[in-house]
Amino acid sequence: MAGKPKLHYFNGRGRMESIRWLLAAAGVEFLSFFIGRALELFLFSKDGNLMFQQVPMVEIDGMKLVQTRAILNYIASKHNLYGKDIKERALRKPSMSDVLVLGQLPLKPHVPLCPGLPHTPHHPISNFSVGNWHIIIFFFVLHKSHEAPGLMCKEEGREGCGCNTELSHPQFSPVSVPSLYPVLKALKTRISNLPTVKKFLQPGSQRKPPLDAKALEEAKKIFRL
Ligand SMILES: N[C@@H](CCC(=O)N[C@@H](CS[C@H](CC=O)c1ccccc1)C(=O)NCC(=O)O)C(=O)O
Repeated sequence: MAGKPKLHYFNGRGRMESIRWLLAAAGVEFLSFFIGRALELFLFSKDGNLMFQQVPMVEIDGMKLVQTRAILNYIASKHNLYGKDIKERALRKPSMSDVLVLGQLPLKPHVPLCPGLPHTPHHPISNFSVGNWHIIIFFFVLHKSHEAPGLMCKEEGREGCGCNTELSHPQFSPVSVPSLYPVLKALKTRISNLPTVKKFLQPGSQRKPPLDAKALEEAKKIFRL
């Protein structure tokens, strides 16, 4: 039996957080290996560990998986958190893509890494407007799913965890999003009350807090941003 998955990333939330959430929701214990300097990342990549010289990378079942969505797909498929069939999967995939886009909005390469500011005035498209558009689509998918409950499996699957990760992002403060979207708020509550997620939300878990200024500077140095 393969050992625990090994997560390689920097010691912060970033792109690895939804993977941490999904593994936690699946009840899978994992090990974290933190890259603290640009040189470490370079040497780790030079040894052939990173297919695209980027992290997140997850060692799981004898593989070195990279690309966040591919990793989420594998974990969700393996642990039955990705819909009951290909139709449900196809219906739900766009909503997950939206959730991942939402989470990255403040972190676009042309926008310096920032600890979840609600929007960046100099950004050509205000995060708020794009974020809302995606939320409206996601809301529609979510709302439709409530008309056909089968679309969201009981654990709410990978979208739910992804959604919770993003909704726990400072830019989606309780004031700005869940209060406006009761269906999202209900999803956030349902996910948070899953026993495995509830445990992950306890202090001392491997969940990462939003980037503070210090962690932001460290991430910029590691990834040469
Ligand atoms: N398509 C891939 C992309 C993976 C990716 O962009 N990895 C980066 C670190 S994460 C990123 C850093 C700033 O953009 C970040 C850090 C914090 C929050 C969000 C993103 C990396 O390894 N950069 C080294 C290099 O590109 O040389 C995937 O979905 O997994």
